[in-house]
Amino acid sequence: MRPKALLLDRDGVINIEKSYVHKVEDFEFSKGIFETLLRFQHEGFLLFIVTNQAGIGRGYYTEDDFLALTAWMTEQFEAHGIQIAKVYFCPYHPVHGIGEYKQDAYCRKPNPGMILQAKREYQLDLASSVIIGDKESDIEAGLRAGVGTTILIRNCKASSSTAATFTVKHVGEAAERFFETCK
Ligand SMILES: O=P(O)(O)OC[C@@H](O)[C@H]1O[C@H](OP(=O)(O)O)[C@@H](O)[C@@H](O)[C@@H]1O
Ligand SMILES: [Mg+2]
Ligand SMILES: [Zn+2]
Repeated sequence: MRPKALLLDRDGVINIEKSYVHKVEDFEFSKGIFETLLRFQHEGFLLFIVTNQAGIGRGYYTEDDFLALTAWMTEQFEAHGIQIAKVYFCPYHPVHGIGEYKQDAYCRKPNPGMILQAKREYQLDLASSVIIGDKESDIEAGLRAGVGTTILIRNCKASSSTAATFTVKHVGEAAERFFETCK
């Protein structure tokens, strides 16, 4: 049976969005993120991060800066018993990218490139998978890739949702809403 995945946006989901976060000291884990990932992992989901990192393309920080922060972040998850299968990132920006980073890349959400790469590399069952994002572009990337459930985090009150899309106030509510509705 092909594995199911929890696909996570980073800024605004894993950590508080602070505009181009690229240093450990600015990285603040979101409320409920460890419990959420432990619950999905316990329920048999592989965990992936799919993140637009145009701050690299814009020249705000380097790929090495991003990889160093990612190594630290991954260590924090491992210290909580959470295994991240892989982190996919897209450094390009179609307008503000500098040099080779200026391109309309298929990996940049709302394009589904990062999700489809994960599907190929891990033979994922995307219809049984879940994506959690803080922007419409994250949700759109999931829909274009065929992800079965999309969860949008908005700081407005949680609202009722269509069959496949939830809106929750913060990521800590995501697991509860998903498993309560999809058990
Ligand atoms: O993990 P995410 O949420 O895909 O990462 C978003 C950040 O890279 C960055 O995204 C947006 O910047 P660009 O428009 O892609 O240049 C902004 O929302 C920034 O505030 C975010 O930090
Ligand atoms: Mg985000
Ligand atoms: Zn995003």
